[in-house]
Amino acid sequence: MTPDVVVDIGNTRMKWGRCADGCVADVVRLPLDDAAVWEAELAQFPAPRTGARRWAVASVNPPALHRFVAWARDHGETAVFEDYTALPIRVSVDEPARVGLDRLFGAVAARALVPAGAPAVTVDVGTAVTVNLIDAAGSFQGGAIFPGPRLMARALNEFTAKLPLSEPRNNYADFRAPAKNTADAIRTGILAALSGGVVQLLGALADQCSVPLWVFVTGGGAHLLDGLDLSRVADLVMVPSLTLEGIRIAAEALP
Ligand SMILES: Nc1ncnc2c1ncn2[C@@H]1O[C@H](COP(=O)(O)OP(=O)(O)OP(=O)(O)O)[C@@H](O)[C@H]1O
Ligand SMILES: CC(C)(CO)[C@@H](O)C(=O)NCCC(=O)O
Ligand SMILES: [K+]
Repeated sequence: MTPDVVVDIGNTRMKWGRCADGCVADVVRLPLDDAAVWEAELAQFPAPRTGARRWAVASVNPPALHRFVAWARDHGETAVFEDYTALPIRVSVDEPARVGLDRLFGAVAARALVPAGAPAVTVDVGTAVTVNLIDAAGSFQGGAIFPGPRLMARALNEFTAKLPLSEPRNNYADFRAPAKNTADAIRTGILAALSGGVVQLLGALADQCSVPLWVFVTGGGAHLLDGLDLSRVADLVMVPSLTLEGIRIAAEALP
């Protein structure tokens, strides 16, 4: 099917991508649980060219998925990706059925962006951060998962007596250590954990590959990595629509 709108439902936000001319033309981020906002957003979309609007939806958050799909079925034809077997990618991990579909859709999109035979890495800075390897043969090879910036900030606040809730708002270009107050110390620490984790993982993955890696960065916190110099390992390419592109490509491959 050729979707009009692709939807990626995460643990914090859902993302809609409007499809036009064989790509995801623009991305909007919407709340998980507010049908009035969805209605208002849909009113901004162009009417489908023919027949009912076609949605292709995937999620790592089953309750949010079920709520959204109930709404979407009243607003067009809705294809839902339930599990990895419907995706055009080989999944080489212990239990393929347990891998988050967002990681796999990112891999599907990355594979379409690199020359044949080039390995790729995806970095998704969302509620959780994932760093994922797609090998030279195009198989998803797994990766790593760690807490996203907001989760780190919330955990520091929730599990200590003295640490305030700090919004991680600077990006790597503003990184300064040592920090001189608690709020800045938390921001600096979270940025160091994020960038350090990404650098460590890219180094380890690059060591396994004989050719340079293509690295695609996406997710609501991707901009936090702006200014991070990884020239020894790879160049980062920011692709805000990576997961949505993967959903679009996989939907096109459906009967
Ligand atoms: N404007 C911002 N400034 C600083 N950090 C931000 C900003 N927006 C998002 N982030 C950080 O990026 C992380 C991911 O953001 P967000 O939850 O919006 O991403 P997402 O990709 O939609 O996640 P998910 O798919 O898991 O719902 C959050 O942990 C948050 O700390
Ligand atoms: C890691 C997250 C939360 C990132 O959105 C998601 O991909 C997920 O729920 N994954 C399931 C576990 C796994 O991927 O191995
Ligand atoms: K995500």
